[in-house]
Amino acid sequence: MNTRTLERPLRLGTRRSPLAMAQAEETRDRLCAAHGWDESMVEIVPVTASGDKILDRPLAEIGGKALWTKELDAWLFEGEIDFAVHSMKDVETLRPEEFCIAAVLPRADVRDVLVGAPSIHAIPPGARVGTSAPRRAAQMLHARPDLKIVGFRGNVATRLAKLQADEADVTLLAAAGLQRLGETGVGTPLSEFEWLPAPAQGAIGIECLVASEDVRGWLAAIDDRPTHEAVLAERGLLAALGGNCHSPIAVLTTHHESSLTLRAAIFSPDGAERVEASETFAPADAEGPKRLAHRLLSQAPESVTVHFSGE
Ligand SMILES: NCc1[nH]cc(CCC(=O)O)c1CC(=O)O
Repeated sequence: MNTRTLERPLRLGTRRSPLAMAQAEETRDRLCAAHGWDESMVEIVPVTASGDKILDRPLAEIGGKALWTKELDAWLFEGEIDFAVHSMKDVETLRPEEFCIAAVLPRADVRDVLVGAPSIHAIPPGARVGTSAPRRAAQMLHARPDLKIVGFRGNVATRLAKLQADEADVTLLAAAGLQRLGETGVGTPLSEFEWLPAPAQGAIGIECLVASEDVRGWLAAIDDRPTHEAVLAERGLLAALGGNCHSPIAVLTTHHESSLTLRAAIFSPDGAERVEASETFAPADAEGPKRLAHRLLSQAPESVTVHFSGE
């Protein structure tokens, strides 16, 4: 741990959405508690991300996940902020080599929540599912080919308002996001064993410059090792599959004493095909996620593999 004293407040960069701000506050609170700092020693610096400005088109169409990190990345490079707080689910697998994930906070609830119906089977025939996430669309169409997917972007409150305004009959949201926003009474959580979550869902990651040794030292104090290992493994799987924003990938990590099991599924975008596999490996074994990717791709029909570049 870092034994030096902090000479000026650390600047924490975050997106401006209510969920991002809640995550930034949680990070600040954990950091201050770990080091016995006053709240004023971590200054929250919000930025409006490109992805938050364009709401009428699917993310996959307008440039993918980079739109969530572009502004924060520039600020980190320029030294405007000391570190950036992200939903790891939204962070691209390939990151600038000058950056490192200095800490990952303990994972929240990994499940998706169904809003608008008490269960998948209870959704009325032909109903509209509001989601712009290829994974959620494919999972839903796999379970219920009769349903219709309608695009649904925007932050959590916007999506709930769209549902209220009858733009869709049901929607899916991450339990972690709802809980962090205090929206605990909304919808029905889906079992993570039957409805696998997105890679890194529910995990908050903190990036800083590799060269900022002091900052890395401060952040190391709030790193949750098991979550960090799971996030690296799940991101390793994404990278090995060579997925893009159109590639529906779902994965669940379970922890054992000295190993991890990743259970993953990949789909054709229309949900017609679903391939599942699992792999158990030591947390530091970078080959584990690659073996799992290979296992998945070797079992998958072309309607699935065409959406992955593999390794
Ligand atoms: N795609 C947006 C996004 N990014 C992270 C979360 C929720 C928090 C998390 O998964 O860590 C959400 C909202 C959602 O998917 O419902």
